[in-house]
Amino acid sequence: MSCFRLRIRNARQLVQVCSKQERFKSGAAQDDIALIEGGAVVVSQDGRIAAVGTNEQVEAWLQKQPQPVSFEKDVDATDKVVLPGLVDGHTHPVWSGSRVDEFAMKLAGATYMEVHAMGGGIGRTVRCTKASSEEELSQFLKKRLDRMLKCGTTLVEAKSGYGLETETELKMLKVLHKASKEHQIDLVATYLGGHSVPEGMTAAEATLDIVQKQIPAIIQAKKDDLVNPEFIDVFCEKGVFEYDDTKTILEAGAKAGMKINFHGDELHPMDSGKLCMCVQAHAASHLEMLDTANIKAMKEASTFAVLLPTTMYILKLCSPPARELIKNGVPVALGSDYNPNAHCLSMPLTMHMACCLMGMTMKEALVGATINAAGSANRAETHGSIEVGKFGDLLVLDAPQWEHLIYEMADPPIEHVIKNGRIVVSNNQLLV
Ligand SMILES: N=CN[C@@H](CCC(=O)O)C(=O)O
Ligand SMILES: [Zn+2]
Repeated sequence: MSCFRLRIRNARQLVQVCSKQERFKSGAAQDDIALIEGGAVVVSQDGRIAAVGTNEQVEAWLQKQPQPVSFEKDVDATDKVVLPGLVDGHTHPVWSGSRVDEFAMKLAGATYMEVHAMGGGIGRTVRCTKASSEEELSQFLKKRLDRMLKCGTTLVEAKSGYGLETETELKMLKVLHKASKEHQIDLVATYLGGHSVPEGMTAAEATLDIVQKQIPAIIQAKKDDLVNPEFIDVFCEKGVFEYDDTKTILEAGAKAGMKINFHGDELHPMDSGKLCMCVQAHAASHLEMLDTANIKAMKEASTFAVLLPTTMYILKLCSPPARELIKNGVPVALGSDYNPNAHCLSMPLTMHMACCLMGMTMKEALVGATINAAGSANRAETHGSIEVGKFGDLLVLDAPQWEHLIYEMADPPIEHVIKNGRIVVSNNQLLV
């Protein structure tokens, strides 16, 4: 007897997103998704997808198995929709303290940098995070990841960056590494020692500290399996780390084996596309101020654009050039940018905002929150679509068509969230 972990059948729509093992979708392909009507999917005991297709195709595949088959869980998805687990391409989920009062300041007209200059913003979160124990930060992180899972996220890119010195950056990366082993959500960790210039230092001094102290300490901790940052990030911004310092830090990170995914062109034009080419960036985020020449440079560099609609919304920034990026063939991914400035854990809401604020279609947004976000986090081989061999990360939607995931904004009708073929959330209740 072959016992599979899960079968779902009779789905009114089974949205694969990709069916040809694409590692990303760009240009016109970003507005095109693979969808099966009357679909079924089977997940093996190793948590990977064993078969997907129409009910008839999957049934024929099961008939061909050498032994009789059974299923640990058999879900009838009649009148329902099946989608891949969502991927959040950009988050800052490890921090303590509160910045709720800064929301009122921003509503009254203060800009992001003005709040920062008044002692708030990143610097304030850094002070609190330094004072918190690893245990306390782990507890906060767990609660946030649980809430993300309830919103349908099964893979998250997660940054450090509220330490800005060796000890606290390592503490944050340890918290992420532990969560990557313990939590249902899969995590890709990013080292963001260059998130802000620490109080009392110049950008040049902070750059030296990162290159000479922080990165070597991270390499050692990685060898000891205490941390595992796969990416390096810098907030490349006027008055923070500007072009040359950013380049120095990113190159040092790349030399240490980390891929590059940096914050660029958020508040001022910083030539991020040119920088992507220069350092061979895997991804760059924000990009509100990106111009045409830099869009073309990103295309040339084969860099993912990770767009963050919650941030432009809360800071009342102009929209990043989503349409022009797509037109120029840059794969656009989406991230919630979860952080104390933009307190959003939900990819359905993020997709909704990408449609309403950035002019993306619903298909483009779904691709941005699945295969392209997985690609931006270097996980396209395992996440971001419903294809044989990938992790059995699935959503069951109690809706007649998949667009309800985006249309219903803050409360999409997600009935089940499935991780590696196991139901981990049912009707908004965590089961693990
Ligand atoms: N812009 C820089 N970093 C974060 C905000 C971090 C914070 O304000 O705490 C972002 O991606 O939006
Ligand atoms: Zn960010």
